[in-house]
Amino acid sequence: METPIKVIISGPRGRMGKEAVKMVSNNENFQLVGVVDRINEGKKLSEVDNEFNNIDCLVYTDIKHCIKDTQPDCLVELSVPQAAFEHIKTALAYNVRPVVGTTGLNQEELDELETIANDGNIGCIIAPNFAIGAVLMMKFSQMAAKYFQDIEIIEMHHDQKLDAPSGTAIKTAQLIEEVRAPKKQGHPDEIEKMPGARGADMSGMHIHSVRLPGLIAHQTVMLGGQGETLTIRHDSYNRTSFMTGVKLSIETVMKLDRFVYGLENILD
Ligand SMILES: NC(=O)c1ccc[n+]([C@@H]2O[C@H](COP(=O)([O-])OP(=O)(O)OC[C@H]3O[C@@H](n4cnc5c(N)ncnc54)[C@H](O)[C@@H]3O)[C@@H](O)[C@H]2O)c1
Ligand SMILES: O=C(O)C1=N[C@H](C(=O)O)CCC1
Repeated sequence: METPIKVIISGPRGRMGKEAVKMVSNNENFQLVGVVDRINEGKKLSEVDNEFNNIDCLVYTDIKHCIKDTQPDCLVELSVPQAAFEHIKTALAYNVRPVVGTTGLNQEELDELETIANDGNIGCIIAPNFAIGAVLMMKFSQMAAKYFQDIEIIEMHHDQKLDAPSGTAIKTAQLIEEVRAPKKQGHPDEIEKMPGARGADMSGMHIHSVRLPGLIAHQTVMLGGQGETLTIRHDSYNRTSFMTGVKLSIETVMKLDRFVYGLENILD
């Protein structure tokens, strides 16, 4: 049997973090060696929450301390954007390969991380959405955008989400930008009678963010043509839907020597 990949997880008590702790702990090719959180320094994870029954790795509030103590191969970052940037930079500085699900990092931060990872020849995967169906929805939207240039992206998430638009909606628009020239949509004299009525604008496409209790993560991309519309939709009904992508990213990042933004770049 191969030596397991030593993993640390940032944000272990969060909705995604909990799911990732379970997935990593139950996979014999991975070893959860520590977690990074805001609180509970020095406690065992099993002491923090009943859900972590039998998981005895330690909680650290300082990622440097965690890395020095546990010598991990990989950081799975699932916390908040305010903390994520420093976590990823620190991981890269210690040759620990980041797998990042946290959204809300700005373009400057992403560019800086890309430079650090590529200059150091160290793998780093940032995936705005780990669900395989969501990646296909983005790729299908990009394919369709070659033929339909008028596009509205409607992303729908639970009401505890901090960032809007979602990372997935931004990434979808970026993929579409690769095949569609900027185009102002709607009537040239269109007036927004209420600010935000037409959503956010990316190269003339519109992005609408819905936040409601009961939702998990959903996106509809509507493309309009002459006498027809095409609707492409993806739904995540639980957070297990993201774990196939997290698992694949941990395995893949260990073989990478560069920065990757988007799961579509590592899927066969
Ligand atoms: N890429 C994907 O497929 C995907 C899927 C779901 C969520 N997300 C993103 O993952 C992130 C987490 O989502 P969530 O729903 O689990 O959020 P959450 O609020 O449930 O969890 C975030 C956790 O991070 C912890 N935290 C805050 N500051 C921290 C710090 N300095 N160090 C370590 N932990 C810290 C919080 O205490 C909380 O437990 C968000 O950015 C979300 O957009 C991405
Ligand atoms: O629950 C969230 O928050 C999610 N965020 C990601 C995004 O911003 O696109 C992906 C889906 C879930």
